Amino acid sequence: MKITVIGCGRWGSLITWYLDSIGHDVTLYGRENSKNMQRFIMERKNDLLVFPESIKLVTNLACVKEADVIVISVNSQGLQALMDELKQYELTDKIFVLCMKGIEISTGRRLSQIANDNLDFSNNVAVWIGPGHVQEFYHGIPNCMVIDSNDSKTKELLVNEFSSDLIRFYYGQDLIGNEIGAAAKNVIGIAAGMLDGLDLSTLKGALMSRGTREVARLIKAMGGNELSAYGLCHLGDYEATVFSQFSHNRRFGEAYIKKEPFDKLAEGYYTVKAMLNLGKNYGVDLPICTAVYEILYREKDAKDVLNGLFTRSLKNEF
Ligand SMILES: NC(=O)c1ccc[n+]([C@@H]2O[C@H](COP(=O)([O-])OP(=O)(O)OC[C@H]3O[C@@H](n4cnc5c(N)ncnc54)[C@H](O)[C@@H]3O)[C@@H](O)[C@H]2O)c1
Repeated sequence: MKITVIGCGRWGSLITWYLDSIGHDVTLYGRENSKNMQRFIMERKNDLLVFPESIKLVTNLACVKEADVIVISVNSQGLQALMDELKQYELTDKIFVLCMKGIEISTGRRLSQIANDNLDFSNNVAVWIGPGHVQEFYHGIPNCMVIDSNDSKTKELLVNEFSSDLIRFYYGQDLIGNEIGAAAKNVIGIAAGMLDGLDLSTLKGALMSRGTREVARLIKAMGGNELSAYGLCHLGDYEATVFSQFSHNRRFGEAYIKKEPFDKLAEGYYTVKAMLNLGKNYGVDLPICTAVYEILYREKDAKDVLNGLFTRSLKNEF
């Protein structure tokens, strides 16, 4: 397949390398002023991987016109701006694959909703989510991921074309649940990092159990399948987030508690705001997301917030 990847950051570059390695014809687009792109053009590498010569590197967005499949991996809050830039090409009959985890703060839109709102109806949109770190995939460590789409032919085509010994893809069956679960996982990741920072890592088991419950409740209220919270998009991604040294969200949460600087993209920081809005709109109590929000945005003391969680009224587990 002829594929253009948009976004030359950590994840977009891994996807570029992966899709080329399984035989696709891949072009990576990055903005001309992007430091990552400038380094790829000069050295064909970043801090994590090296590109073979077969990958084309382009700084003109018009390259999307030549592609059958357009894979996007930018920051979630920047997706609408990118869709605005793409409008000039009046794209039709393309497949868009969103490899990102987030929810738009201002509107509560899932990423596939943002894409569909901006595209001609002849295009199809899919999401590619689930666990996996660049450092591990690049060194040949396999994982399982999910591709979901409202269009079953698109989903089947992508799962068949993108599967390999390195990534076993499952067919997603719940776009709402998969997108909300994937985005919410980053908020739980920040909470996990906060527990690490407070020397309370032992509470991560409880975090896994109660985090999945509150995300499942929201998914159900939004019309999705609550089981998705226990699938690859969310619980299946906890090992790579809640427990991993590589997770930017977990590391951000820990750095926040320890008052250390952190300059990488931690999507959960933005997603938590969107989650609280969704919780309000759908009448779902999200105690862990609320706790993370209060620490990050209202600068409440993390230990006081944790005590608040422990002294809530007593409840049945399920
Ligand atoms: N296992 C997984 O599924 C997985 C793993 C890591 C990251 N992610 C997701 O991938 C997304 C990107 O994360 P990352 O770690 O690569 O972030 P990053 O900050 O390293 O990369 C984002 C890139 O997007 C570029 N960008 C932003 N707007 C653009 C535009 N309009 N046009 C072109 N480029 C633009 C930025 O310049 C940057 O290079 C996030 O949503 C993250 O949650 C998923």
